[in-house]
Amino acid sequence: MGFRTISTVTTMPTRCDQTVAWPLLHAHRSRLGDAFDLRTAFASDPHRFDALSQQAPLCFADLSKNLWTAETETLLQRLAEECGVPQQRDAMLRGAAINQTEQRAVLHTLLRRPRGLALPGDLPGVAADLERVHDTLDAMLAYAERVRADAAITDVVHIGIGGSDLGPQMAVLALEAQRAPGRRLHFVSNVDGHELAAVLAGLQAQHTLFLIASKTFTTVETMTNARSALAWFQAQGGQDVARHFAALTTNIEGAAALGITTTFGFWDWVGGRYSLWSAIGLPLAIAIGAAAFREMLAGAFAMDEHFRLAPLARNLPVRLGLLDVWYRNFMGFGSRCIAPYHAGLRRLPAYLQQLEMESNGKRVDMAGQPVPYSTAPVLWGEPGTNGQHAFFQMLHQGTDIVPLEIMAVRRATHALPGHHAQLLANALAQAQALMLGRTQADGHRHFPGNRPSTFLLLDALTPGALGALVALYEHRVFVSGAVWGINSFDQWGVELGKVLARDLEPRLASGDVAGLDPSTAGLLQRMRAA
Ligand SMILES: O=P(O)(O)OC[C@H]1O[C@H](O)[C@H](O)[C@@H](O)[C@@H]1O
Repeated sequence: MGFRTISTVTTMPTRCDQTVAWPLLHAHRSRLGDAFDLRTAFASDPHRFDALSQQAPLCFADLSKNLWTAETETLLQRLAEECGVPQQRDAMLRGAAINQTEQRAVLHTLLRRPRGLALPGDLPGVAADLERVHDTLDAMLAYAERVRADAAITDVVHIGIGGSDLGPQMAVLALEAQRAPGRRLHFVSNVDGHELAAVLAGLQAQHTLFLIASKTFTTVETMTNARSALAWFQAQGGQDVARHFAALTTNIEGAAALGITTTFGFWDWVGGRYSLWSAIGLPLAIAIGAAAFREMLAGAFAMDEHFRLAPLARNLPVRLGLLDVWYRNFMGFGSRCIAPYHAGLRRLPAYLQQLEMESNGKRVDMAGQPVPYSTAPVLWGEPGTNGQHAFFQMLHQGTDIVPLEIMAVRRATHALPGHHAQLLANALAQAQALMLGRTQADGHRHFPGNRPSTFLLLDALTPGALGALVALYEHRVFVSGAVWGINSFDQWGVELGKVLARDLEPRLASGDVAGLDPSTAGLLQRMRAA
């Protein structure tokens, strides 16, 4: 694995609450007050839909049913400029070490950049890294094609957690229509043995390929599952570990220590939650094939170029990221609901939860000082129409306003008559109902309306469109993180629980509760009693 020249961003951008735009946005919010009404806004401005919607690469977005105006956007763009969002973006894209707490560059965009393509401002080392990216990609895709051609491998078990699980799992489900029939793919992430045991129960060693996916190759859940899989394989009489196990990791030595010598590497400048495009995407490549995997990368690259080049006012990731800042810091909304109107996107909410909440769930700025404003909202959701029959009640009539985000796909890939029109009609109807509401004398039947939604529309759920959609979200999260002045690329908040679990595990065996708080001690004793 190559090491790259490290160079940090030298000028600290202005913190958002110290910009000129920040108090202007607060004043603007007070002027809009709670009187702003989407119905009136549309009635008084025939161009509202055109002004607040746009086509971006492979994705159309309607932002017009949100509680904002053209003036809000102008002020937010001023905020982005004062916070140096374009400069921060360019620093990321050229390979600067913007992940300052880990002294690392953030270059997942390199994973989808065409071979040999230099970008203006590339730092030394980026070109060489791009060559390594493509050498690894070629090797990984060639391997995927060999697996696809190998009739003896009927089952692929992908073992990984967090960023080493959510991306490939979400994408494999989303691109089901592109998947060659016949081979089963299983995803095991939880350390809970129920998960692995249930998968192993249906397998035969000689017909199974295990992919062990872990950036660090130290994550305890994945190591425990990998060891159990290896033990099961050997107990079943399996011998050829090199043929039946492959590791996807930056830690080739760690894989070798476990006896796994078939490896596909990536680099420390790929964050776990941004690693779908790397060797971590191998199960997807096995599912959809090399050409389709490259199409996904091309779709993401098209979005990268849009993010890099489009002016802020027509830059979709920027517009969405700024909308998120508006809702969080000026409207006070604490959560956002994700409703993909496509069954294939059923794991997208979980994927986006890690992307957004692990990236921007931060309480200190780059210098480690607490920030006096809110950062990441809570993301949650379920596919439509299912969510409609569960929690949409609260979106329509609850006391809190929760912006809804709908993704719909124009063309279906199945041939069942009637379904798709019903699905699309429901997506449209929910956004419409939230906005329009319905006046009824009976309070229980009254819908207040004026509730916000964003609508993303893909032409078809192709690998390219999925790549563009995911890259859109990555950059949107970057934009709000850049405005907030936080490090979107570390995740120290997951460490403490891991440390405490290491202390508690032997106590479960020994029963030693010395020094534990009374609640933990009480629970631990009950667990032992059971
Ligand atoms: O890929 P790994 O090194 O096994 O890490 C898996 C996951 O676990 C960590 O605790 C982080 O919270 C995630 O960002 C990461 O994706």
